[in-house]
Amino acid sequence: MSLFLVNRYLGDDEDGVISKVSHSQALLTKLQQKVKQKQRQSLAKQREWTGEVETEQQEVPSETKDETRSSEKHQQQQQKKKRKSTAGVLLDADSTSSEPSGKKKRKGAADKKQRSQESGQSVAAVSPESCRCETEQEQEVEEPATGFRVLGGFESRPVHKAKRVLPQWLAEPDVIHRDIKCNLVPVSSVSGVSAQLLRKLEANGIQHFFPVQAEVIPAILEGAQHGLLIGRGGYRPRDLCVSAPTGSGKTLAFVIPVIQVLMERTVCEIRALAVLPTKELAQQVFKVFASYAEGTPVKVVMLGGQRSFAAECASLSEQRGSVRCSTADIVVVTPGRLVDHINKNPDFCLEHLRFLIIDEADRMIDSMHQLWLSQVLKAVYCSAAGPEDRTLFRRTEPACITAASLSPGQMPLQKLLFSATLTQNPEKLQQLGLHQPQLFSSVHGPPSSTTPAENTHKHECFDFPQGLTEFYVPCTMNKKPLLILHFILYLKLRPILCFTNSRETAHRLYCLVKLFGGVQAAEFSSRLSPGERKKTLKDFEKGKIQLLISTDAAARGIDVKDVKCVVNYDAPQFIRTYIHRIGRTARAGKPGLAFTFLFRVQENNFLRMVMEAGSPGIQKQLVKPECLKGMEERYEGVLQELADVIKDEKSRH
Ligand SMILES: Nc1ncnc2c1ncn2[C@@H]1O[C@H](COP(=O)(O)OP(=O)(O)OP(=O)(O)O)[C@@H](O)[C@H]1O
Repeated sequence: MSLFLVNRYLGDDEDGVISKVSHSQALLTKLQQKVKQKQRQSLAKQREWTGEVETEQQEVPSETKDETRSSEKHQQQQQKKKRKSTAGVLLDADSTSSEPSGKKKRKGAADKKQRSQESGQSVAAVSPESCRCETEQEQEVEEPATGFRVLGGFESRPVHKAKRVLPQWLAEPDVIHRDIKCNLVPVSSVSGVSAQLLRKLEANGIQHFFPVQAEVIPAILEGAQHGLLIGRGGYRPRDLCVSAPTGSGKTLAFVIPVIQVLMERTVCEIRALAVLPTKELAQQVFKVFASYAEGTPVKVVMLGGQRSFAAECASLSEQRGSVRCSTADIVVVTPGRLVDHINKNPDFCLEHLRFLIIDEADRMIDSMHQLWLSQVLKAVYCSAAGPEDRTLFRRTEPACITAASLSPGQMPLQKLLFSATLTQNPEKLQQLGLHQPQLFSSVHGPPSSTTPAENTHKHECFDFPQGLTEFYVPCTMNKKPLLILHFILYLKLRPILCFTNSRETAHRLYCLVKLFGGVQAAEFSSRLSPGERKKTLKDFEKGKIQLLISTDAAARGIDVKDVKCVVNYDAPQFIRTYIHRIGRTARAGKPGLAFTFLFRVQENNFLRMVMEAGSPGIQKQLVKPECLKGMEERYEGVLQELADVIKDEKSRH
């Protein structure tokens, strides 16, 4: 349907009362008269010049006759057509026509051709009928002879939803088996791992590699099979992204091959950098690196801010004669401390960096606003624009391979990304500037899809640990603290790692449980100093603490063996938070339980979020009111005491 009509100015002599038909008729006749007059004038001039007056005089009448005849005929046709549908031109062209659009186009084109042939009468030849056959674009341009310009009126077509199409490397990953126990690979069957490391693995009780390790270790070793320099033909190793469930052994998947590659120590420089979001995680990864590097020439240093900046600088290099040498091959660091060293420590050199390991990569991408990555890359490639005397060892960022780019020996920088909830958002991953990335993933898409390529649904899907059983517990605000006491005192689910959404809630709950008694509890949040946090985690690991009440500070990456049960005292807001929290149990293929306390109003949204993320299923766990009855009296008393304790604390601060 046309939405607007624009009335055109037809001349001073036009009268508003004249109908649309007579308007166009009058205009047509006037134009035809003008055309004839012009033709006559030009013929007369020709005769004057050539003197062929006689011949022309005979020809002119016949031509004029034809012209007049054709003009009359045309006028009749025009009038007929316009009488038929003066208003028709104002209707939607497509709503009146039942012809398929292809046919319409052809017809429209034919009309157009015909009109161009009839150049003399081209103005009059534009009929409403021909207008109807135009395509959308033509309709916008054409003006029917009615004097009205038709706006809009284009064909309405169903608009198809844009489908999310992932790049091939994301859509078709190298699949990692989900079931750890059924897919163990003997450590000796993975080629490229030295006897020294194999002995260390055995000493640490590891006889088999987990699926993620069996896939990723050979891939990293293969990328370094030409030594530390770029291989023949300009071959640069691909950057690797690894998405595998919590507790599936991702740490060893990078620790073993990185130590293996750097073992043949040829330079005293930092050649691997492992970046982790928190001090606790950096400490944990440092421990694993240090334990496997012990006895090899590879030195590992941790920069997490536990020591003073000067002490950290001193641990990175030493004076040998007149030369200052790096004492670190592998540096494990948090982003903040890394930027400090790049900017403030002149001996912190990354020009020889071979591996950049980004653990908890999705979290690290989110912290990219700190610009730590661009600072690292600048420090790595600064020699590319450096002085001429560095031509023997020149580094260039990945680009087109040319003869010139291949001539000097180069050490590539390979990025290794690890996460249990690696984003599949190409825009986010793009920020990392990955070079021909390769994805290893255990995510098997939503239930409806059969191949990873079909995994183009709008919700991101993650993999859950095989041994995990998920429950939700309907509850009310008043009963929540009683429930956690019931879990630990009567169900004997110990040790429990309990998560709250704020450090205030964690503290109150900790105080309440402490006042109630009967259980060794501790809190873990930013209320504690780094030293206190470290001690608390150690005590929890040793079994001295049965209930650890924590904020999300302990949600990611923390590996405490034998946590039997995770309780979400406060339901997490985001699916990634949920996956990392519950991933503190059911690690390394072991069984584990996860309970989430939900208010009635939270149930639908939470359950939908969990199922859309690919959870194998979450069961309802009802706790009968009579189970809590025995604790209620004491609980009421404790609440009074808690109010006093909190009041006292507030007055002291
Ligand atoms: N091959 C193996 N055999 C036995 N135990 C292993 C093996 N590999 C790793 N583990 C153990 O499995 C546990 C989980 O490993 P790790 O911390 O590397 O998991 P992760 O995948 O990094 O988990 P998250 O995503 O939560 O950080 C650790 O206690 C580790 O010692």
